[in-house]
Amino acid sequence: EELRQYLKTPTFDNWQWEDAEIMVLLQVMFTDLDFISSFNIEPEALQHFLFEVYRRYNNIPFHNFQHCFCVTQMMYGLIWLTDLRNKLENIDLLIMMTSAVCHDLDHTGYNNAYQINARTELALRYNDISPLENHHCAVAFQILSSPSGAQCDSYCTSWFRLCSNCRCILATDMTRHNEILNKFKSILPAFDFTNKEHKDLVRALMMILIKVSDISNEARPMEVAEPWLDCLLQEFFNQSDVEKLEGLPVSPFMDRDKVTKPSSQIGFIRFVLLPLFMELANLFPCLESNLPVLPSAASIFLYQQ
Ligand SMILES: Nc1nc2c(ncn2[C@@H]2O[C@@H]3COP(=O)(O)O[C@H]3[C@H]2O)c(=O)[nH]1
Ligand SMILES: [Zn+2]
Repeated sequence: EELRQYLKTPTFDNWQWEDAEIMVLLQVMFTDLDFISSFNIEPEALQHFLFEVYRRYNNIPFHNFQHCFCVTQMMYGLIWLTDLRNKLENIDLLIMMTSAVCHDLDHTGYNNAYQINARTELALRYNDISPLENHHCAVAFQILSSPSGAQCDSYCTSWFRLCSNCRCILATDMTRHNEILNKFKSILPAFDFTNKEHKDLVRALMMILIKVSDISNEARPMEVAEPWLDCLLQEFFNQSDVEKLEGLPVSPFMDRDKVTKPSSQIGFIRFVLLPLFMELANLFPCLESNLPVLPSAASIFLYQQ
């Protein structure tokens, strides 16, 4: 019971758990949000789905199964913190949690800029338009639509149908950051959870929530956040090393000769993370006291003014 409650908080420490335990924690989240009963998803089918997801995350420094868990767990924490169960429909919560679990499926550790510059198969397939996010989405639908084993017959078809208009994963392409944030800002004044007609408002909120969860490592306690930065830089440096070898353009924020930890984080927190979190906190003021990054990042922000 204690662990169940801890799992609902943004201070949860992923580093204490093995992959097999993480699978169980993911199952607990889906069960405690009543998805099993609301959508007739059989526990074995959920287990099967999570195992397929697990198999399709690669063993790379950052965009791996642990990252998938952290993003999903932050989404789960935000759902409880902001009392979204009483504000949104259960199907929207299912879409958000499924999108979080699937949002980086089969990431190879090289970002969209690399995919496009190196003219990879993914970039060709998707005409340079969010190649990775389109791929994560495609793999998600592949998993949901190809049940193996009789127990999945009913679950996959209905789950797939339910989530088929889910486009949250595509919102995680950071080149669309300003577009999505500005859209959210523009509709904030009109936000009204009691108006069930406002589907586009809900959709904009869902996109913001997955984006917040995706970049929320720095909103966690220091002992959780620090190792994540090492993982991220390891993946960045690996990409830039390959780009140098292949004679491709190198992004300055990935270059081991240019990046330091503070330089990487101060700019990221100030210009990307904080403005995004602040907008969400406008809608849910309770977040200000519950996410450690808001007070600390806000002071960096003020100090630099
Ligand atoms: N510098 C920095 N970038 C981050 C951090 N967390 C997430 N990001 C970036 O945000 C991006 C979100 O989408 P991606 O997963 O493609 O890649 C991620 C990183 O490039 C962080 O803590 N520091
Ligand atoms: Zn991610």
